[in-house]
Amino acid sequence: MEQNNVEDITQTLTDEKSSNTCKKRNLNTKRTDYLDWQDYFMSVAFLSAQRSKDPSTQVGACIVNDEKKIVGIGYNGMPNRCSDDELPWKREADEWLETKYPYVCHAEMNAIMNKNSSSVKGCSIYVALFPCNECAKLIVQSGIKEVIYYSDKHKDKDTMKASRRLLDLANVTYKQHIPKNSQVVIDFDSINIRSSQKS
Ligand SMILES: O=c1[nH]c(=O)n([C@H]2C[C@H](O)[C@@H](COP(=O)(O)O)O2)cc1CO
Ligand SMILES: [Zn+2]
Repeated sequence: MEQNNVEDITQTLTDEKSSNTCKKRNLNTKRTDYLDWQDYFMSVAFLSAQRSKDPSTQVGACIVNDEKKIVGIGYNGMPNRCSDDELPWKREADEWLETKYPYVCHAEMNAIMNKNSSSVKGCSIYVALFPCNECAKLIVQSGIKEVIYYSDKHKDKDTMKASRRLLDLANVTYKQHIPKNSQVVIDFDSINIRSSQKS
Protein backbone atom coordinates (compact mmCIF):
# COMPACT_ATOMS: atom_id res chain seq x y z
CA MET A 1 0.00 0.00 0.00
CA GLU A 2 1.29 3.45 -0.81
CA GLN A 3 2.48 5.58 2.15
CA ASN A 4 0.85 8.96 2.86
CA ASN A 5 2.83 12.01 3.94
CA VAL A 6 1.57 14.51 6.54
CA GLU A 7 -0.26 16.70 4.02
CA ASP A 8 -1.99 13.80 2.41
CA ILE A 9 -5.54 13.81 3.66
CA THR A 10 -6.69 10.95 1.49
CA GLN A 11 -8.57 8.33 3.41
CA THR A 12 -9.66 4.90 2.39
CA LEU A 13 -13.05 3.34 2.82
CA THR A 14 -12.76 -0.11 4.23
CA ASP A 15 -15.39 -2.78 4.07
CA GLU A 16 -16.49 -3.90 7.58
CA LYS A 17 -16.73 -7.57 6.70
CA SER A 18 -13.87 -8.19 4.36
CA SER A 19 -11.56 -5.38 5.49
CA ASN A 20 -10.84 -4.89 1.83
CA THR A 21 -9.96 -1.40 0.83
CA CYS A 22 -12.49 -0.66 -1.85
CA LYS A 23 -12.44 3.06 -2.56
CA LYS A 24 -10.12 5.95 -2.09
CA ARG A 25 -11.79 9.24 -1.25
CA ASN A 26 -10.81 12.55 0.23
CA LEU A 27 -12.92 12.83 3.39
CA ASN A 28 -11.97 16.42 4.15
CA THR A 29 -13.41 18.10 1.09
CA LYS A 30 -16.85 18.21 -0.47
CA ARG A 31 -17.80 15.24 -2.66
CA THR A 32 -17.75 15.95 -6.35
CA ASP A 33 -19.30 12.72 -7.63
CA TYR A 34 -22.74 13.38 -6.15
CA LEU A 35 -25.86 13.16 -8.34
CA ASP A 36 -26.78 16.49 -9.85
CA TRP A 37 -30.44 17.53 -9.67
CA GLN A 38 -31.39 16.37 -13.16
CA ASP A 39 -29.71 12.99 -12.83
CA TYR A 40 -31.31 12.63 -9.41
CA PHE A 41 -34.86 13.31 -10.60
CA MET A 42 -34.42 11.08 -13.64
CA SER A 43 -33.05 8.35 -11.35
CA VAL A 44 -36.12 8.69 -9.12
CA ALA A 45 -38.27 8.20 -12.23
CA PHE A 46 -36.29 5.10 -13.20
CA LEU A 47 -36.37 3.71 -9.67
CA SER A 48 -40.17 4.12 -9.53
CA ALA A 49 -40.40 2.24 -12.81
CA GLN A 50 -39.03 -0.77 -10.96
CA ARG A 51 -42.41 -1.00 -9.18
CA SER A 52 -44.15 -1.65 -12.50
CA LYS A 53 -45.54 -5.12 -13.17
CA ASP A 54 -45.64 -4.59 -16.91
CA PRO A 55 -43.54 -7.45 -18.29
CA SER A 56 -42.30 -5.56 -21.33
CA THR A 57 -41.95 -1.86 -20.53
CA GLN A 58 -41.51 -0.26 -17.13
CA VAL A 59 -41.97 3.51 -17.14
CA GLY A 60 -41.52 5.94 -14.26
CA ALA A 61 -42.30 9.63 -13.85
CA CYS A 62 -41.29 12.22 -11.27
CA ILE A 63 -42.86 15.68 -10.98
CA VAL A 64 -40.72 18.45 -9.52
CA ASN A 65 -41.72 21.98 -8.53
CA ASP A 66 -39.73 25.20 -8.92
CA GLU A 67 -38.20 24.67 -5.46
CA LYS A 68 -36.73 21.37 -6.68
CA LYS A 69 -39.12 19.46 -4.48
CA ILE A 70 -40.67 16.24 -5.69
CA VAL A 71 -44.45 16.59 -5.68
CA GLY A 72 -45.50 13.43 -7.49
CA ILE A 73 -44.18 10.04 -8.53
CA GLY A 74 -45.78 7.33 -10.65
CA TYR A 75 -45.20 4.23 -12.71
CA ASN A 76 -47.30 2.31 -15.19
CA GLY A 77 -49.77 -0.06 -13.63
CA MET A 78 -53.37 -1.15 -13.48
CA PRO A 79 -55.91 1.22 -11.89
CA ASN A 80 -56.43 1.17 -8.12
CA ARG A 81 -58.80 -1.55 -6.94
CA CYS A 82 -58.58 -3.35 -10.30
CA SER A 83 -56.69 -6.54 -9.64
CA ASP A 84 -53.58 -6.76 -11.79
CA ASP A 85 -53.97 -10.53 -11.59
CA GLU A 86 -57.30 -10.34 -13.35
CA LEU A 87 -56.40 -7.91 -16.11
CA PRO A 88 -54.29 -8.96 -19.10
CA TRP A 89 -50.62 -7.97 -19.48
CA LYS A 90 -50.34 -9.10 -23.12
CA ARG A 91 -49.30 -6.73 -25.87
CA GLU A 92 -51.11 -8.70 -28.54
CA ALA A 93 -54.24 -10.83 -28.50
CA ASP A 94 -57.07 -11.74 -30.85
CA GLU A 95 -59.05 -8.94 -29.30
CA TRP A 96 -57.78 -5.52 -28.13
CA LEU A 97 -59.83 -6.00 -24.97
CA GLU A 98 -57.57 -8.89 -24.04
CA THR A 99 -54.44 -6.74 -24.18
CA LYS A 100 -53.12 -4.44 -21.42
CA TYR A 101 -53.61 -1.26 -23.45
CA PRO A 102 -57.22 -0.36 -22.61
CA TYR A 103 -56.55 -0.76 -18.88
CA VAL A 104 -53.04 0.25 -17.89
CA CYS A 105 -52.49 3.71 -16.37
CA HIS A 106 -49.43 5.42 -17.73
CA ALA A 107 -46.67 6.58 -15.39
CA GLU A 108 -47.35 10.25 -16.14
CA MET A 109 -51.04 9.89 -15.26
CA ASN A 110 -50.18 8.19 -11.99
CA ALA A 111 -47.57 10.80 -11.09
CA ILE A 112 -50.10 13.59 -11.68
CA MET A 113 -52.87 11.76 -9.80
CA ASN A 114 -50.50 10.97 -6.91
CA LYS A 115 -49.44 14.59 -6.43
CA ASN A 116 -48.88 15.59 -2.82
CA SER A 117 -49.32 19.31 -3.51
CA SER A 118 -52.50 21.16 -4.33
CA SER A 119 -51.35 21.74 -7.89
CA VAL A 120 -48.59 20.81 -10.33
CA LYS A 121 -48.91 24.10 -12.22
CA GLY A 122 -45.50 25.30 -13.46
CA CYS A 123 -43.81 22.00 -12.55
CA SER A 124 -41.42 19.84 -14.58
CA ILE A 125 -42.01 16.16 -15.22
CA TYR A 126 -39.10 13.73 -15.57
CA VAL A 127 -40.07 10.67 -17.58
CA ALA A 128 -38.25 7.62 -18.85
CA LEU A 129 -40.14 7.69 -22.17
CA PHE A 130 -41.41 10.63 -24.17
CA PRO A 131 -45.09 10.96 -23.18
CA CYS A 132 -47.80 9.70 -25.54
CA ASN A 133 -50.66 11.93 -26.72
CA GLU A 134 -52.95 10.85 -23.87
CA CYS A 135 -50.31 11.78 -21.33
CA ALA A 136 -49.61 15.01 -23.20
CA LYS A 137 -53.26 15.97 -22.68
CA LEU A 138 -52.92 15.37 -18.95
CA ILE A 139 -49.65 17.26 -18.82
CA VAL A 140 -51.16 20.26 -20.57
CA GLN A 141 -54.34 20.24 -18.50
CA SER A 142 -52.47 19.94 -15.23
CA GLY A 143 -50.34 23.00 -16.00
CA ILE A 144 -46.99 21.19 -16.14
CA LYS A 145 -44.65 23.42 -18.11
CA GLU A 146 -41.67 21.22 -18.92
CA VAL A 147 -41.08 17.60 -19.93
CA ILE A 148 -37.64 16.08 -19.43
CA TYR A 149 -37.46 12.65 -21.03
CA TYR A 150 -34.80 10.03 -21.45
CA SER A 151 -35.92 7.91 -24.40
CA ASP A 152 -37.67 8.97 -27.56
CA LYS A 153 -37.73 5.50 -29.07
CA HIS A 154 -41.32 5.83 -30.36
CA LYS A 155 -40.81 9.26 -31.91
CA ASP A 156 -42.09 8.26 -35.35
CA LYS A 157 -45.42 6.91 -34.08
CA ASP A 158 -48.55 8.99 -34.63
CA THR A 159 -49.18 9.07 -30.88
CA MET A 160 -45.89 10.88 -30.39
CA LYS A 161 -46.51 13.24 -33.31
CA ALA A 162 -49.86 14.16 -31.76
CA SER A 163 -48.16 14.56 -28.41
CA ARG A 164 -45.58 17.00 -29.77
CA ARG A 165 -48.34 18.94 -31.52
CA LEU A 166 -50.25 19.38 -28.27
CA LEU A 167 -47.17 20.22 -26.20
CA ASP A 168 -46.01 22.75 -28.80
CA LEU A 169 -49.40 24.46 -29.00
CA ALA A 170 -49.64 24.67 -25.22
CA ASN A 171 -46.07 25.96 -24.87
CA VAL A 172 -44.94 23.00 -22.83
CA THR A 173 -41.22 22.66 -23.46
CA TYR A 174 -39.53 19.27 -23.77
CA LYS A 175 -35.94 18.24 -23.79
CA GLN A 176 -34.03 15.00 -23.75
CA HIS A 177 -31.90 14.33 -20.69
CA ILE A 178 -28.47 12.84 -21.19
CA PRO A 179 -27.31 11.55 -17.81
CA LYS A 180 -23.68 12.01 -16.75
CA ASN A 181 -23.35 8.26 -16.24
CA SER A 182 -25.32 5.57 -18.00
CA GLN A 183 -25.86 3.76 -14.69
CA VAL A 184 -26.67 4.77 -11.13
CA VAL A 185 -25.96 1.85 -8.82
CA ILE A 186 -27.64 1.51 -5.45
CA ASP A 187 -25.37 -0.48 -3.19
CA PHE A 188 -27.18 -1.06 0.10
CA ASP A 189 -24.01 -2.38 1.70
CA SER A 190 -22.15 0.88 1.13
CA ILE A 191 -23.63 2.31 4.34
CA ASN A 192 -21.78 -0.39 6.28
CA ILE A 193 -18.44 0.73 4.93
CA ARG A 194 -16.44 2.53 7.61
CA SER A 195 -13.84 5.15 6.95
CA SER A 196 -10.43 4.61 8.44
CA GLN A 197 -7.41 6.87 8.43
CA LYS A 198 -4.65 5.54 6.28
CA SER A 199 -1.31 5.60 7.97
O1 LIG B 1 -45.96 7.59 -22.15
C1 LIG B 1 -46.03 6.40 -21.79
N1 LIG B 1 -46.13 6.10 -20.46
C2 LIG B 1 -46.32 4.83 -20.00
O2 LIG B 1 -46.41 4.58 -18.79
N2 LIG B 1 -46.37 3.81 -20.94
C3 LIG B 1 -46.58 2.44 -20.48
C4 LIG B 1 -47.88 1.83 -20.90
C5 LIG B 1 -47.54 0.37 -21.01
O3 LIG B 1 -47.67 -0.23 -19.72
C6 LIG B 1 -46.07 0.39 -21.42
C7 LIG B 1 -45.86 0.24 -22.91
O4 LIG B 1 -45.92 -1.10 -23.22
P1 LIG B 1 -45.32 -1.70 -24.57
O5 LIG B 1 -43.88 -1.14 -24.72
O6 LIG B 1 -45.34 -3.17 -24.34
O7 LIG B 1 -46.24 -1.22 -25.68
O8 LIG B 1 -45.57 1.64 -21.04
C8 LIG B 1 -46.26 4.07 -22.26
C9 LIG B 1 -46.07 5.32 -22.72
C10 LIG B 1 -45.93 5.60 -24.17
O9 LIG B 1 -44.77 6.24 -24.45
ZN1 LIG C 1 -48.90 7.93 -22.03
